[in-house]
Amino acid sequence: MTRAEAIRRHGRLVEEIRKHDYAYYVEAKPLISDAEYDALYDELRDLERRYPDLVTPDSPTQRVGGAPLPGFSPVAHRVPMQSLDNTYSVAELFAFVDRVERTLAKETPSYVVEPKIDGVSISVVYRKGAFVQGATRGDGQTGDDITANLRTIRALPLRLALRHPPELLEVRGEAYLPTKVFEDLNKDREARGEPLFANPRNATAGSLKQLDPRIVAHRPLSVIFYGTGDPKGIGCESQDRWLRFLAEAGLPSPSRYWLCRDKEDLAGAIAALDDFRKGLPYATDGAVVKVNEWRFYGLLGSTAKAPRWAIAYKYGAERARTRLLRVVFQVGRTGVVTPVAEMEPVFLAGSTVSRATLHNFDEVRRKGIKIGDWIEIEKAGEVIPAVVEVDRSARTGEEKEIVPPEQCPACATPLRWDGIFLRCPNPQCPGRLKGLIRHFARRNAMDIEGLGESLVNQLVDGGLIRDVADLYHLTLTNLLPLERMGEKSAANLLSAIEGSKSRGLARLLFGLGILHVGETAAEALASHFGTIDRLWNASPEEVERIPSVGPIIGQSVTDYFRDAFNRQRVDRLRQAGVSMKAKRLPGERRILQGKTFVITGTLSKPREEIAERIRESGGKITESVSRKTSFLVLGSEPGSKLKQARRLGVPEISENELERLLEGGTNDDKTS
Ligand SMILES: NC(=O)c1ccc[n+]([C@@H]2O[C@H](COP(=O)([O-])OP(=O)(O)OC[C@H]3O[C@@H](n4cnc5c(N)ncnc54)[C@H](O)[C@@H]3O)[C@@H](O)[C@H]2O)c1
Ligand SMILES: [Zn+2]
Repeated sequence: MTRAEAIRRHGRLVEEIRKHDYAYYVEAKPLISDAEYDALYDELRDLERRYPDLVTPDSPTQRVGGAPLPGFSPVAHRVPMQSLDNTYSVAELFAFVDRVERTLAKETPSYVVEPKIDGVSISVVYRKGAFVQGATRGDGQTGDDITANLRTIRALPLRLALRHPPELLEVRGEAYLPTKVFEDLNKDREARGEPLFANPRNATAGSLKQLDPRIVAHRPLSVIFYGTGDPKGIGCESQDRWLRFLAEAGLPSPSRYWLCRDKEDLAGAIAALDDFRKGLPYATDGAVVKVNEWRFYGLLGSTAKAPRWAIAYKYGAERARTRLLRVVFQVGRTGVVTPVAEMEPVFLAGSTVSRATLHNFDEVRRKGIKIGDWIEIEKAGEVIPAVVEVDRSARTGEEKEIVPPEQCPACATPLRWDGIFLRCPNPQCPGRLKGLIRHFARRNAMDIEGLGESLVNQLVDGGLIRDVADLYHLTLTNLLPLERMGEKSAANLLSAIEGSKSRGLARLLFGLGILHVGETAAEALASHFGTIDRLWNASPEEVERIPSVGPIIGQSVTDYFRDAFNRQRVDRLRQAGVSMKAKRLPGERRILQGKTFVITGTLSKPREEIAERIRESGGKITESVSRKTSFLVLGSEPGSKLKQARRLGVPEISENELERLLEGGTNDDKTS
């Protein structure tokens, strides 16, 4: 990889990871699985190891993901709340031990192994033994005040069980949704056609985000503690003693932990915990290994993001064994027919599952899967598990081949092979249409909230929608007779549909589900062509010349627009008022190009949202004020950044002034 390529790749990764951090931490609705996220993150970390000068203070490797939420009061953490470095390999865990022992040279530490609870990080303060405040981690420096929400949690003692409670005690741990509650919550949501939570952590985050504590009270959350904010001055010297103290104080803490002296102990503890955690009432995704003696913490220090005296060892995806009862065939938006396994229901990683994807027929052949087989399924963070293995030794001879269908299960059109994929060629196939609408409504496409699977099925099966453009002609009268559709949700849906008209060309191109056109290609196409008409009339050569597009996408895009049916679809969307213009026109100089912003204080919208808009307009965001800062965006209750800005003479602007700037107004004279 050349340096220029590394820089480009770095930029892409940072942008991509930021987007996922926002979806995960702020909206509690991840777009990809944790394993996929971790892969992106590792690539970024490796790239930065090779090119250390690419590391900026706001790189995702340098900061705790997350941001304070609107609607909650901010709480500044006395001591930053950090994340943990993590690994999936024992070799890397041992390398951590070597690093610690090298740093400590003559001293010999011991280690504590605790379950890594898959919840949401919280900090709780007791004054003279009484619960006074609770906060989330937020961006690590500032979290949200969730005192009222935490009060509804029964497991959280409002008074400490200590005869002589300290003046001030900060304890840190996790809020979590017990596995059973999580499972019921998702069942409920499924029945109502609402999107499922990907894992208990997202469900917990979603619950804590509720501004109304009464809603929180209906989701029986629980808490467990393992840490403290400031280890100084609380008269405790080690992690194992601290865990005992927490229990004495009446605070819920891990029911088991392991004290270890060396690598051998650690490997044993990790294996023992893997077994033990299956019986816990909460989901765990790993083991946290901590240096036991607190006096070493100062010496070991921390990176911008995580302490150097602890590491998380993550267990691989959970697997379960069950029987494959039958195979059904699902048509996706591009017409690809996917074999889906229906299995004997089995409990896996926090929920009961009865369907798993078999990906494609090539996979089926490669793994030799047959109906009636005992299979191993795996869930790596996502809701839909995959079949990973067949237990051939359990065969009876009664198993049946999985035969690819000859006709489309949705429209009976004869199917065609396209490489390893089986496709329905009928552009008007209702199965394809359902897939397309679900894709069109996705958050990173046209973002239409409330358009869940069961609703899409009703709309298509009931003949209310014959093409995506029909979405824009739905009325209250159409919607109200549908199942589980109240007046309020119908109105919300209509306004979400209305709002989707202005997403811009890039997201529309992605939403149209053109073969091979992912988000990145859609963005490249939109910013190169600017309008759909120019793209529509482009030749394949012209399209494929765009960086990050290439011949396959070039051909696919031109084929798409050559098809009369697709042209008609686009025309109907245009008539319905859907924007066909790129948010940024080709060659247009972006309004904040070359300007650097620092944000401080509380604003009317989440900080990340404002930062995103600045970035969209070409501006840069940095964490700290320097002479190079063009503007300090000033919210209420600003932090120390304001002082620094005044000292350096950096101009301050309010949120309204920023708004004007974004719209291309004045204020330009202030930058030099
Ligand atoms: N799917 C996505 O789009 C997406 C996006 C962002 C993050 N993620 C996931 O989240 C992870 C990063 O999240 P993170 O920064 O919270 O890190 P993390 O969950 O890997 O580890 C840090 C957290 O572990 C918690 N924890 C639980 N038990 C603990 C114990 N016994 N001792 C100490 N801490 C304990 C603490 O809250 C701490 O903040 C990623 O590795 C990824 O898997 C996924
Ligand atoms: Zn079909």
